[in-house]
Amino acid sequence: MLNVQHISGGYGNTPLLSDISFHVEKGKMVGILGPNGCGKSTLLKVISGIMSPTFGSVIIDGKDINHYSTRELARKMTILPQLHATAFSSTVRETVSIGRYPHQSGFFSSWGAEDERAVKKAMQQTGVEKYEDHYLEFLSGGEQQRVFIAQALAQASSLLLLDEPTNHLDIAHQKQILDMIRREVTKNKLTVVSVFHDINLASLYCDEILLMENGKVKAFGAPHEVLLEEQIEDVYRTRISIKAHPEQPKPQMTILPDVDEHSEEKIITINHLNIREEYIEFKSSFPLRVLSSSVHNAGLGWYANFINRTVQPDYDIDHVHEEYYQYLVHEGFSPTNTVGMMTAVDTKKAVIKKYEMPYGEVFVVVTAGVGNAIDVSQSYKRKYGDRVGTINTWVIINGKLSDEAFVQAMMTATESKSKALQHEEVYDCISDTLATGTPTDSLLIAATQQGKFMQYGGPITEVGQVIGRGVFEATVEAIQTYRKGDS
Ligand SMILES: Nc1ncnc2c1ncn2[C@@H]1O[C@H](COP(=O)(O)OP(=O)(O)OP(=O)(O)O)[C@@H](O)[C@H]1O
Repeated sequence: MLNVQHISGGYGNTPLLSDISFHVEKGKMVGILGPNGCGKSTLLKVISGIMSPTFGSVIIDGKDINHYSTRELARKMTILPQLHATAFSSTVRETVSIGRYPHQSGFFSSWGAEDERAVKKAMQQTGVEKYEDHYLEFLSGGEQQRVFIAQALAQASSLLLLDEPTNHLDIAHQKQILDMIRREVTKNKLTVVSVFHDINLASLYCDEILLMENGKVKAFGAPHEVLLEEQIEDVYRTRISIKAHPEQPKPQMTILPDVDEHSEEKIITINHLNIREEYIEFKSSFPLRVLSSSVHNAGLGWYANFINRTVQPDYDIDHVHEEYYQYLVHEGFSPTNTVGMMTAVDTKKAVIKKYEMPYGEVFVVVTAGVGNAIDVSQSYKRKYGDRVGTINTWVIINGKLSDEAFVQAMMTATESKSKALQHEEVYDCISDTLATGTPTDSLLIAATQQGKFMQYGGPITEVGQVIGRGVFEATVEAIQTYRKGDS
């Protein structure tokens, strides 16, 4: 649809764009990214024909843009430049109607039902219909921006060039406008080339990204091919991290600030752990990075408090998450800063172990109820377990773990727990084979993310060795205590 071939150019004698080539298929959305001043807006001006290149050509549907008449080109392509504060003296409807100019044979002389429909639809799509008789100067920056997007849509051309279309919009309107543009791309085969400052929005909504640096193409391809940590750090000269979006297969970027808030050392000691009547508590003055399969706040996050709460063996309610939340509030814990587990085992039967490692202390806390122990390889033979019993394990590390180490630490701890059950000859009462755990076990790995960096957490790593040993010893002792008692 759009073919940009070897474009070079600039302002006056200053070269800015250098040999830029890329191709956009019909019905695709391309995002242009790059640092301030790298030439993104200038490239858009050249593509639209507002500025002539010193070399190269812009081909739309097989024809050089210089061979289109002005009106023909305006029907093919719409450009929405960056919005600057200006005095406007027209209404919203009048402003949007200007988008229909290329479809008139004489200015407004042949205004027809089709134009009326296009203006109405564009105002509806952008949510500005309710302001249609208002003067633009009385609208907010974001509302004005949506009016200009409506004007561009009313033009109903097949190629839309946008320069930071959402820079004045709040997140709900960013989403509304980009969802709507994306729908036009997918359903009606609109082709879009848009400059973005927000790398995450570009990644979410675009099929391809053109990354520019100093007037040149640094990379062009699908978001996951272009948005690479090292490449973005290099181009923008800033520290960032790239992770997966929670719902879409699109990379998302987070800035890593260089602020120094680590004036005091953040160290965990045994004093952070307490055994109370109703729960075992870990309370710290700073959040730790945590990976867990808890009832409350499972997954990966940062939390300062962990609790393992003892409930009655007949605890069985429909809204566990809601009930747990209310419990935390009642007990004075911040629900957004706390990870919560549940057990039927008496808190007095918890085992806490401390290991002195060269890099700092590691704590392992286990409560083991094995009344419902199962052999995971035989679990398909039974229906949902009807007896209570859960093994809850915490591993708290003074150290800095990579994501990889967190996941490996989970595996190491799980294997070690199974080994403890084997050692204590805990049996699955249905299959009559050695048990590997219970159906409701929870595991938490937490690290201060200070001090020694640990890339890996497998069994032969420094941290893996202490997890393997610690979880085994604590679980064995917890099973023995559980069996001795009456719980
Ligand atoms: N009309 C102009 N005359 C002379 N120089 C200009 C003109 N417009 C832009 N420039 C210069 O050209 C360079 C590239 O500008 P351009 O607006 O294309 O960058 P950009 O990548 O869009 O930047 P930003 O992210 O800040 O919007 C800048 O150094 C800018 O100062």
